[in-house]
Amino acid sequence: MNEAIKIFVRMRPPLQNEDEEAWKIQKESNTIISLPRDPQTTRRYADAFYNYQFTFDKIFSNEDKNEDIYKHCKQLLNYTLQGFNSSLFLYGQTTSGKTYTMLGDQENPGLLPYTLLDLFKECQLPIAISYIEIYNEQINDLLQQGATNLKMQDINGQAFVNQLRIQQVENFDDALSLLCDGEEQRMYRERQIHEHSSRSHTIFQILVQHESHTSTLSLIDLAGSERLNEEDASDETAYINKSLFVLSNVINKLAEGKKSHIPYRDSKLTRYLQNSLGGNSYTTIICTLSPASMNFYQTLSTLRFAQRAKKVENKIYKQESLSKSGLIEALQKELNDIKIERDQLKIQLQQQQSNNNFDQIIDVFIQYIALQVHDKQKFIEDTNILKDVYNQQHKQLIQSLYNQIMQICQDCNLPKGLNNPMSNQTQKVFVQQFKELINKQLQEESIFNNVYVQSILNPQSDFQSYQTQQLMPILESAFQEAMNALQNKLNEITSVVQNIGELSYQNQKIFDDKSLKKYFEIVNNEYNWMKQCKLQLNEQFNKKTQVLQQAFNNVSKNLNDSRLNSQNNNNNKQQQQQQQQLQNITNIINPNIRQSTNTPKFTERDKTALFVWGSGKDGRLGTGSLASQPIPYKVQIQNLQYISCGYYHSAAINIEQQLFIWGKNYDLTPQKQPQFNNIIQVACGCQHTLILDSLGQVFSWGIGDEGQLGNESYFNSDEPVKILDNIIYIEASRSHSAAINKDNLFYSWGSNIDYRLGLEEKKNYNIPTSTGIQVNKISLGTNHSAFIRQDGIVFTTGNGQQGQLGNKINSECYLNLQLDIKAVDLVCGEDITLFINNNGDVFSCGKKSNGNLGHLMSTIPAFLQQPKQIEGLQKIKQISVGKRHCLAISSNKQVWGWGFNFFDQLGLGDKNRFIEQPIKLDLQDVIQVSCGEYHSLALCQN
Ligand SMILES: Nc1ncnc2c1ncn2[C@@H]1O[C@H](COP(=O)(O)OP(=O)(O)OP(=O)(O)O)[C@@H](O)[C@H]1O
Repeated sequence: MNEAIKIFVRMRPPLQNEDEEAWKIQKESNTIISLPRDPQTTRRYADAFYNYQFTFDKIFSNEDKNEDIYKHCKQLLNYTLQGFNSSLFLYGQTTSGKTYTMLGDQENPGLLPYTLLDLFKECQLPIAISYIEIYNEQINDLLQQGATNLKMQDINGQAFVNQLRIQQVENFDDALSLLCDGEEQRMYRERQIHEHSSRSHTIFQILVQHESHTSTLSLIDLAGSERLNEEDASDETAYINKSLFVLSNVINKLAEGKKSHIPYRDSKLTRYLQNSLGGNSYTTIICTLSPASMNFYQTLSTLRFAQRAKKVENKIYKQESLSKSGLIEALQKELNDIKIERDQLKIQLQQQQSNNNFDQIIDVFIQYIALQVHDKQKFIEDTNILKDVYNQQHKQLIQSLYNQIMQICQDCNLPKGLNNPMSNQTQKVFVQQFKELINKQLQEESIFNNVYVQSILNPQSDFQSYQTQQLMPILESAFQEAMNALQNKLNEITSVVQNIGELSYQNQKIFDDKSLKKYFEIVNNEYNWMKQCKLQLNEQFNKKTQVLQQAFNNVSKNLNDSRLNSQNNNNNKQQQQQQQQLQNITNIINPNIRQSTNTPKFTERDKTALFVWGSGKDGRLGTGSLASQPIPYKVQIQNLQYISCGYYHSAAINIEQQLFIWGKNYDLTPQKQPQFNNIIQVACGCQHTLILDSLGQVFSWGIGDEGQLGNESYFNSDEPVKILDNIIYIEASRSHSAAINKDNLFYSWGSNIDYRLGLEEKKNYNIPTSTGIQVNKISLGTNHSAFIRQDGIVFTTGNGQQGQLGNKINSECYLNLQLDIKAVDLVCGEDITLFINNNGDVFSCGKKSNGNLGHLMSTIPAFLQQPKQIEGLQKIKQISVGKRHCLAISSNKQVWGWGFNFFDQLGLGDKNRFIEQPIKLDLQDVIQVSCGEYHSLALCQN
């Protein structure tokens, strides 16, 4: 007989910390509907715009007690007593009320105690009980201390657990006391393993012995369904709870009406409960729900699961006991299955061996490529030497300038002729020397400019002409630097001279008023002269700019033709050299490039290697495969200068400022993105990407539903769109993005449902919008942001429910959080914030989860609401945070990691699920780290 799985839904009352209700139950029609979005309130999800409606076999509201629900489930016990198998599943996100429904409490006992009560009232047949949990694909017997990781065996298509305690029970009290023993065992493990209860499934089985066979009632409390991340549903390797993933797959396949290839055997849970799903069992699933708006998506996902499960039909019949011959037949079948599996493994092994040959070919190929690039590397070395020489000279010049100024000042202070503090002669020398020094400074700046002018005004190759366009702003910033240098020198001299004046004023005997006045006149003249210099310099610069513009216009006409020519002329070494020269000069003098935290200098980056580890899903590691890497693995790409991990993809920039991307929606290995040039920074968000080029332009593409692309729409965009100019730094997170412009103004855009943008209006912004705040540093977390204002004060904004805003406040906040902490840098993660102070000490706050805060978990509360210093970390220069793991670089270029390690995202190569306190990784000379959702990248000096 075919019988559809029954689906009940139970919505519990709101808990104390939950926000407004997003769902409403219509009991008469057993329907649940989503409430319309109220723009005045905090309803935060795009989906809340839609009206969802689901109907099930029965819907219970918060008025219904466990006893009422039991009345509707009691039929399952009746079936079992009649000789049929039956099962009751509880499915829902953590804290939705699964355990409350199954076990209940003193006042309101759950379905399991009610079932046991009726069982012994109504049944005279022998009864036995078993109680297991499945945690991380391990079966543990909750009725036997120390009986963990039990094996399973299939007999006649039915899975049995070896050495399971199946305890015969006579009465309700014995049964209840076994249940309590099992719960105690579970609580013991709960204390050992954080989050244990919400990650384990428990199966309580009542076995009723009939004359010819045994019937079973299985009562199953499943792990929290938030472990079932639909994003990841296509790949079990990235899955937190394999059994839940397979359960969902099994339900999907059964709901689609598929008869074969149902993947029961892929997890312990589905293998053990095969009969309950599409097999020989009366089955009811109770889905438990939270009514809160903040759990809207989890509830929606549970309801969708329920809707699919509704379509599954079981085939019910009474199972007869196996005869001896039937048993032998079943065992033979099992043997055959094993043989088939073994043959498949053999084929796989052979394939792997042939892959090894392929690896060898790849190795040879890589060596060949290495020879090809040798010449180029040599050239980079030469230019580096040149650069060092230049730096040395520059330093010397500044030093001698300073010495001479000091000398002049000393001369001025000589109290030789008391009434004539500065003789005419000395004054002349002073002015003369001063002018000479300034001229020297100017000359130096013009040498600088000449390098450009020469290379630009005589364009011999298409590349140079192309570069002209890029160099204009660089030239401008070099000029600005020269002006600043002049101003600083002037300030320095003025202050020394004023000090002398001050001294003399105190001692009237040395200088009379008249001479003092005269003295200041000299300084004043110098001021005026200096202003003149500036004006002239400005004029000169404008002229130069015009000439350059003219030159550029002339050559740009032929640009496309000559670029085509150059593509056909790959061996033009001279051209490569020019390109490299220009590149190096650009790198030396472009002072405005601000990269992430304590970005190392160019010199550190010119020979680098990229190491990757953690989850390989979607190819996010760039290794050419989807496999995960337990320890750092060197990827075949060299000379990178910047790396960025998104949730599911990664990107890098090489020293030629070319962009490479890999991972979700891209290739399995780093691929050059030829449409982009002169890229100086890339920021990968969840599924969107931002890039910044040397002109200060920002482009964005990817998912844009919450405005995170800043391209004036809420649509996704495959094409890069220019969204900003004059920018020096960019950041991207899950659904918001930010930038700092040349005046240090902080811009943000994307989701602002909790003020995470630092903008006053609680709405999504699809255009970059200035916060009006000038900042030194910014960082974006999943739903909050933090920044250091130019005056050094640290601020946080956005969702603070998990303590991530660091100021004892656990609600959302708009920019009113000024923290006491003195930080020079900060990094936001999923729901945590980390701060680095002047000494390189690190502090953390936010939600405790899998060791992500770097403190022993027993020593901190669930929500750490104020920054607390992490022990064992010193002189930290840079930190990156993934979903729940962190990496930090110390001043000796070593890396420390802590937090979630389920996917080997800490690269330790061991099976520790998480690391509570920082531990040193086996990597040397690391200059930048970047953490993705479950993967990590490190840039190391080669
Ligand atoms: N119907 C209900 N009426 C009143 N309180 C409830 C109800 N359902 C759940 N609660 C309360 O909600 C909280 C969470 O419930 P419970 O522990 O059963 O969740 P859970 O889904 O089993 O979570 P986990 O997966 O983490 O074990 C508890 O404090 C419980 O008392």
